[in-house]
Amino acid sequence: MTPPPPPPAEIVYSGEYSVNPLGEVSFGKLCAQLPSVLRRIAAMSWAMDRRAVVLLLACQLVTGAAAAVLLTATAAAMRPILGGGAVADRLEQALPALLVVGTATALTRGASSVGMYASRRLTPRLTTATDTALVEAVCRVEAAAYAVDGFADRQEAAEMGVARTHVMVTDAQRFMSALVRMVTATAVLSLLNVLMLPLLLLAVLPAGVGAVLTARVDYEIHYANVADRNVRGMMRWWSTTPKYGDEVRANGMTDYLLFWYRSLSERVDRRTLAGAPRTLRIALLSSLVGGVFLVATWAALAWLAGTGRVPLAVAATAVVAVQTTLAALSQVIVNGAAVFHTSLYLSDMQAFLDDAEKRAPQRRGLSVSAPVDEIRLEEVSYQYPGKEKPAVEALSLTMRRGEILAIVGVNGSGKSTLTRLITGIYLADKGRVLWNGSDLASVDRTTVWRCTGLVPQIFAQWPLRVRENVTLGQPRTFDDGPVWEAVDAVGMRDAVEDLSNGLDTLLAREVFGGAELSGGQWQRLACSRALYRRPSLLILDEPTSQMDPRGEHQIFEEIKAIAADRITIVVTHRLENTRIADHIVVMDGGRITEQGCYGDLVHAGGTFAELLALSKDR
Ligand SMILES: Nc1ncnc2c1ncn2[C@@H]1O[C@H](COP(=O)(O)OP(=O)(O)OP(=O)(O)O)[C@@H](O)[C@H]1O
Repeated sequence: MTPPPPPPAEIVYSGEYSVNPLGEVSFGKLCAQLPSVLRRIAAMSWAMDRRAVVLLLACQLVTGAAAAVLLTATAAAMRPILGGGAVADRLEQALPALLVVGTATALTRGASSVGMYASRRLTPRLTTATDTALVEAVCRVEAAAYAVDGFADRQEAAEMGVARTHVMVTDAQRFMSALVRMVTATAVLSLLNVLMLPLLLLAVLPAGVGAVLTARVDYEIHYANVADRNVRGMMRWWSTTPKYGDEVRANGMTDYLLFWYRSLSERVDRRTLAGAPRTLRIALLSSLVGGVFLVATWAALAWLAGTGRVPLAVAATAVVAVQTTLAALSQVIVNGAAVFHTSLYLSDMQAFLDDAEKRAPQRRGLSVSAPVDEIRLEEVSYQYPGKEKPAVEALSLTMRRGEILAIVGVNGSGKSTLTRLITGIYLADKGRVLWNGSDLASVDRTTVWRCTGLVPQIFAQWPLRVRENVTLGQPRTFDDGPVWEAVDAVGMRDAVEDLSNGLDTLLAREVFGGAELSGGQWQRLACSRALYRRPSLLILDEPTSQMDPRGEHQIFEEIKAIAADRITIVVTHRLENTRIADHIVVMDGGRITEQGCYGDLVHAGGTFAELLALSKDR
């Protein structure tokens, strides 16, 4: 029997993202945040739909006023009903007050329905706004943030804030309307008898404390599960996407992946279940304490009525007032706890957005524009967060317009990192990258990227139409002429014309009617995307690794043909392809160890010559 596979690794955090906000801030402080959370919800809602907010507020006012009228009218109706005389007379006397009771009830119901409508108008747009803000924040951070441990997990935690936005308005609205009802009911009740109030408060307070404590437990569990949920979500996509279906099936990975997925889910469940006894204890204790005070409240009312301290009619109204206040108080507590609960996730979302804002580019001031005549690197170093050695170290290099530069070197020698530094995707830790003499550290990055075209080693296969797969990033024309030009340049015309809808064919097999390309065809399309941009700096990182010799030949011919107008950089392990380069640099351990033209390096007896010999010795 095969031994069971090892379970997924448990992720233990350390560093700046390892602190649970609940562990850091006191309970009182978090409760004190409630008004600011409500204010934030109100401000977001106001910016979104003023009419809906006004409608919501009007409904709260109507609810409050109706609750006060309801209780006072009930008291007015009780007096004749519980007084002396014939039943018909007593009812007749009570009729006006009863009509008011009916009207107030109808108003309350009406206001609640309209309030619901207003919150339904707000919620979807608020959710979309926060969701979009999150996606935008992630898209806009400096690329280096992705390499920071825990950044993706914080993003996962922030997603929960977006999800909670869905209930945020409803929670806040219910809380506010319960608050209004409670205040009015309390006022009426204290008019009837002051003694009842503290007793009532004591009766519902334990439920409130219980609800908040439960919210804390839920949040703690949620917090502990963030990393596993993040990994599980990732693995879910990797295991089920048809893109990797061949690898998963033919390598017999399915069982292990399912085991893995189940193990992660069980781990999440175990943490959640471990919280259940705690929440049960909280619920039982708060019910017990609350129950004791509730009994005391009713006993006090009975005692007041029994001893004649309050007239029977007033006592009857007090019963209604107590019920109303109790219900409103419970609602305040329950919805207050819900707002508190939501605020924890919203805080995570806000913290992430603030962090992303800090990680957004600070490079402003200068701009660069085509043509780019020279790119110069001066003693440039870059070290990934958490790594012990720099990926690129003290590297100097100059590239001029019209030149083709080839970068070669063993795996992990820093070639891709160097291309990221040249394009300004990463900023150098030390040294300078100068475009036409301007330091990228102070150049608006969008102006840089307007001049670049990059085919990365791992390129995207966009689930878009063929046309967008070529023009994405620079949809500069409605004319298909330049698109076909870029398609022709990579020899894809026949393949595109064979598709059911030509340039309009959707390249996503997962979507109804979508088509799929071969690996090499996808790579040709990625090349055409970069060529379509006609960039001042063209970088191709292993651009032909999946192509047949004809495709590879065509791409390199095209690179040569258009080289005069731009700086071209080719990263490749197929050293024969470096013949087209004017200059070749060989990298090792983040440094340039050899450089020169093809002819020189072949006879230099260094790494280049060794790697070339090895590639021929097969
Ligand atoms: N996003 C990243 N986060 C942390 N370390 C990274 C990251 N990308 C690369 N590295 C590390 O930086 C070093 C250089 O990597 P780089 O991708 O630049 O090498 P390369 O020469 O392009 O390799 P290959 O030939 O395999 O493509 C490696 O040690 C790698 O582990």
